Amino acid sequence: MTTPGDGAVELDTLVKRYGTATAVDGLSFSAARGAVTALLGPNGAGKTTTIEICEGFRRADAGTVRVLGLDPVADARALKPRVGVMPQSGGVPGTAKAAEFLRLVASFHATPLDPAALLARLGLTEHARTAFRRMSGGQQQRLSLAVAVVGRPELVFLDEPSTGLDPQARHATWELIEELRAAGVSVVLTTHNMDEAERLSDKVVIVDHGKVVAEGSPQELTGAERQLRFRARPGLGLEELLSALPAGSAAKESPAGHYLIEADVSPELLATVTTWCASHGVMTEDLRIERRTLEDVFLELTGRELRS
Ligand SMILES: Nc1ncnc2c1ncn2[C@@H]1O[C@H](COP(=O)(O)OP(=O)(O)OP(=O)(O)O)[C@@H](O)[C@H]1O
Repeated sequence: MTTPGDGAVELDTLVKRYGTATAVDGLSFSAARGAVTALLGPNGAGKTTTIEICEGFRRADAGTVRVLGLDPVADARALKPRVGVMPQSGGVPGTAKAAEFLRLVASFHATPLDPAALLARLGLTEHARTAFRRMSGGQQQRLSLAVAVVGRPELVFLDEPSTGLDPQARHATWELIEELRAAGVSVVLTTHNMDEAERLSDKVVIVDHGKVVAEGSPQELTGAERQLRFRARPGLGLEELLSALPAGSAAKESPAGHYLIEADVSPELLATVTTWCASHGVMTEDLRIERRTLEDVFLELTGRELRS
């Protein structure tokens, strides 16, 4: 249960069913003001449904939702000028021309951003006169992002803001999100890209089968634990290597020739592993010490890969 407070978004035991299927199954979390909160989860986890309930586009079957302290459906008019929305499906009329539409949306707001400058920084200047339906998927996505932020909202909902974008466009998107945060805007986004969640978020809410399975800052979720990875010839005798390592260590080879040692990584541990390799004539490549990733955390919690 979340305690009622002053969050940008507060959800308490939210439930949404489609027929007999439960898409959102008692989900609770709060997104702090001025922070970036990411809902991270695989396809079908219930992220879009959750965010659409926050946007007031869908009604929950049970539970409560507060957005900037208000009810997204009953207080829709009050929230509209304060909240920016980037839906997964674009949300721009097919015949609308990029610059014209963005200027129109800007005109509804008291202190909008400069539409032309926003188009330029999202790499859309040459498509300013292109109709939305004639744009590529990535261009449409960037225009939707521009539409969501042009009014300088207090809070923005971004549904998969960088899915399908090329690296340059993804970076422009990430930089814009970082600037929104620096300007004190609250951002709630959905993603199944753990790099995006890890890089941008103050808080990550991992969702699976409509439930929160873990939440915290990326650092809290991945912990201080480190792991050692290296590549070497396939089929090393890991049982023997393990017997040389401190109790509680784990070692696995997956895929062939890729080794992972999960242990309390210390200078001594590193020396033990490299000495063991040397004494067996094993040349290691790509030896590196790293933190667990959100992907590792997800796998541990659900037994499945996030990408699946
Ligand atoms: N309008 C709908 N009618 C019936 N079922 C739906 C509808 N929208 C979503 N669902 C189902 O609800 C579940 C959650 O879907 P949702 O789109 O919220 O997940 P998601 O986490 O956003 O997934 P993705 O990453 O693929 O967008 C899925 O099983 C989906 O098939």
